[in-house]
Amino acid sequence: MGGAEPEKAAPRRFPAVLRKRAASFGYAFRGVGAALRTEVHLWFHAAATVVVIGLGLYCGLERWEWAAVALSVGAVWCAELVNTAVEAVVNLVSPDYHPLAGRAKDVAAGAVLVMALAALAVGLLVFGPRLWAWAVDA
Ligand SMILES: Nc1ncnc2c1ncn2[C@@H]1O[C@H](COP(=O)(O)OP(=O)(O)OP(=O)(O)O)[C@@H](O)[C@H]1O
Repeated sequence: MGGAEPEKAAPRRFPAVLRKRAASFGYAFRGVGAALRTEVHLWFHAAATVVVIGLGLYCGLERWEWAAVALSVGAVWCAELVNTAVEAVVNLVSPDYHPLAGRAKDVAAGAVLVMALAALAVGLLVFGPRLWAWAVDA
């Protein structure tokens, strides 16, 4: 009766923020999983990634070489995932033929091509001399 209301405890925002971040990670992993399920050529990238890591371990790469290889592999995956996302959005908004839809898909595919060529250059620079030396010695 007229007494002061007991103060409500302030909402504990920090754990909520953490939960939201964790959920975002979950969505991101779900996205990678969905892309892997729907895009067959990502399996080629997965196989290539395993081969490159195996070759790197076998060759005993230097630390900086691992950095270059990791960045290249990650960048190609990143370009492929963005390309997959662009394709999905284009298919959603323009299921019928439209020159702009085609251009968007072509440009996204071009981004993958550019990154794949750059990764190939890194691969040749890092592994090329070793493979050449083995071929000559054999
Ligand atoms: N809605 C569209 N309008 C115009 N051109 C399109 C459209 N959809 C696709 N294209 C053209 O066809 C090409 C291939 O499209 P598609 O959706 O089959 O891509 P993709 O790279 O073969 O993808 P994936 O094989 O991964 O499904 C595009 O790069 C684009 O030139």
